[in-house]
Amino acid sequence: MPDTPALPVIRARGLTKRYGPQRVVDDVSFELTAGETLVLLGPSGCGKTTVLKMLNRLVEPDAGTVEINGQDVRRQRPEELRRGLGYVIQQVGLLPHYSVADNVAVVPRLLGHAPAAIEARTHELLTRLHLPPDEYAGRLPHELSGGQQQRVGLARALAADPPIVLLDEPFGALDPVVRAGIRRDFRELPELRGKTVVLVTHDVAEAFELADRILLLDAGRVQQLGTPRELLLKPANDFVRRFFAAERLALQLRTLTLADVQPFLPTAPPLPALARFHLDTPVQTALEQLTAADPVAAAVGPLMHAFHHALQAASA
Ligand SMILES: Nc1ncnc2c1ncn2[C@@H]1O[C@H](COP(=O)(O)OP(=O)(O)OP(=O)(O)O)[C@@H](O)[C@H]1O
Repeated sequence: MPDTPALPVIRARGLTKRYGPQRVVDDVSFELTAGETLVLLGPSGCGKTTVLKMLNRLVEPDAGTVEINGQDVRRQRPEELRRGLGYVIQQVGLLPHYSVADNVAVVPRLLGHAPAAIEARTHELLTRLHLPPDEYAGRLPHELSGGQQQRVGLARALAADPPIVLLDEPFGALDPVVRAGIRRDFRELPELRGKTVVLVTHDVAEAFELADRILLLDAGRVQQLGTPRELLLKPANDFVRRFFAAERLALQLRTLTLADVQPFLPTAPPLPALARFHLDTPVQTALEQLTAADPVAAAVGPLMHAFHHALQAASA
């Protein structure tokens, strides 16, 4: 059978938005297939949130189109469209007089799901997001920390099991340690598996950790759309190169794997210290473990040397 390319779940074409004389989003196009995570990345004010809001019609574009599953979103009523899309807003936006459980249940109730099913789902999501329902389900939002509120926001977006989830800085306003923890929970959440996700962040490490592809914006224009590896190793222009400059080495060590460096490792003598790692292990992980040994494993030197050559080859 011939390979037919999968129909994009989201197709944005030529999206443009003006506020006054300023084009805050300028001719932005991208497509996502089912199960893909696209991260909208860029400096503050570059238009990320505006792009996200054009997907669920919280903002109407001046030009361009959005199709979801092949249907122009303008032909759908905004309320119905939004019920089918999970959405986490930047300010969390929990209803202040509703309990945690009632906040999570808002959309499933609107959709007429059975009360027992809603309760079971709420219970499951809160448990998974480290908010034991016995303790937290009855609390009001102001009785939670910022990080806990963000977890409730995430649970609410996933409660009705939407196939598409839009997330605007879902881990913003958290300190880096808590942020990394929530991100890990998020990545491992079975409820997110198979979902098509568009996530806004200005955090480069976060983008690299979560994205299948990154759309890097500056002043409303697409600077590059590609895998994290493509943006890092084959930057399309100076803006892209500069954007990753401060974290370049850390990103390179996390992005290249032992499979990349293997062709550049010496075969004689072989390096038994590396044999225990999978080929998809990031160079950073291998180095961390090898340098933690006492004495530091002799494989560190050859590994760094091979990393240097792998980097040159991958960037060529
Ligand atoms: N309703 C509005 N009226 C006028 N200008 C707006 C409006 N909404 C956004 N803007 C402007 O559009 C630009 C893009 O805003 P947007 O919120 O999309 O950026 P962002 O990349 O998400 O920024 P941040 O990371 O700071 O949230 C900004 O300059 C902002 O001031």
